[in-house]
Amino acid sequence: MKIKSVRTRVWNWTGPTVPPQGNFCTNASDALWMKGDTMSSFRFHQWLTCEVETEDGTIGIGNAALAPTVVKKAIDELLAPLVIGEDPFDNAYIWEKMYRRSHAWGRKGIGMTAISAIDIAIWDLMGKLANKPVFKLLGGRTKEKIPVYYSKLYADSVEAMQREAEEAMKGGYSAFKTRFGFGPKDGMPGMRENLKRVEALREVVGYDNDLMLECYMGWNLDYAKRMLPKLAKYEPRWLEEPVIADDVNGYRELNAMNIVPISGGEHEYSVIGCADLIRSGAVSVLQYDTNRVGGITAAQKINAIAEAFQVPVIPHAGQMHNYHLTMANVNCPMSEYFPVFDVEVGNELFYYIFEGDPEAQDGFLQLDDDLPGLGISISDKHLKNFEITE
Ligand SMILES: O=C(O)[C@H](O)[C@H](O)[C@@H](O)CO
Ligand SMILES: [Mg+2]
Repeated sequence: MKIKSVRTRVWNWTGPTVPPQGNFCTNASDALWMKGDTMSSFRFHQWLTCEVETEDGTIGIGNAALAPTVVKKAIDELLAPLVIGEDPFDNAYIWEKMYRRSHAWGRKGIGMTAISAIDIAIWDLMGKLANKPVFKLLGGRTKEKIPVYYSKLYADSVEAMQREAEEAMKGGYSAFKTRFGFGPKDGMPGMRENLKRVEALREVVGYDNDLMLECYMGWNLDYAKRMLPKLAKYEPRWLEEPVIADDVNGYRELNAMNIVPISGGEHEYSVIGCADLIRSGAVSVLQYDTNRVGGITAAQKINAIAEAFQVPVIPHAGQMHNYHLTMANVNCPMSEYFPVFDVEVGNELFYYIFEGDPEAQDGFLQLDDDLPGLGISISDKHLKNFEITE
């Protein structure tokens, strides 16, 4: 059976969006002296779908959320020709072919994201052709159901965040991630605002539930070193992306302080990139996203390395490409889960493009043992709110 085509589409959301608070999350742009929308790099109102079709008409679906228009070009012009004519079950060879033929420019960022979108589609294809869910091709069911953590609680007023946390508690979640709204540019007053919100959330969720803290690369080593001792008493499950992704030494120094587990990896790419994070002790929790890091072929290899070092893997974002890996690996204890909301930052946009993503029930989600592939299809329910570029 050979691959006969690769179809990419960019989905541009033109529907209504809920504007989040101005500083709903710190981010790497905060270090810049700039006016205007510092959060622009932090919106996901475009998405890429990648459909790989075999001669018999079976179609596998991949996706990418980072820089969709550029990733589309990389796939259409440079990677698709390498994939067409290959047997999808030669997925490891296809991966190496894409990786090595684009090595001069493709190891990280756009190039690896493009490889990821194709690879995810190939795994969906293999599952459909084998009539098995992808997780059954990866090692099978290691969990009765997947524990999830509620991932939103963008920085807002203390009252608004406590209300949201109360609603999430009622929804049966027992783990919660919040975003910091203040960082180095906000000085000591900002530190106090950050700590006030963590304390307020602990008042709502208590100390028997996990509370994760997210900086989204918006702090720096100096600020994080000063904040960690102040955060310790709130017993965070982890502090996520405290520094920019390239500051691996900063990660390692913060993690070595052993005050709060440091997590990261959603902006790391390739097997070797993640192996370096693990081997250097940079993270206590690894959080690659399968639609960035190299797809399922790469992610499963990274899972083996992480297991060897006993570093748990909790992939960034929800989505089926991550859920199937979590189901098939004991060393993947839980999944991030974006609750279904109106389109805001865009973390939730995939719910409007695909059908089949499971909704969490009482803090868990389930995968179907008998649903071949990833178990998603492309939805036509929200087409009026998208401009689609073939
Ligand atoms: O971990 C995550 O979900 C991400 O880092 C951010 O928090 C997400 O909101 C990106 O938009
Ligand atoms: Mg994150």
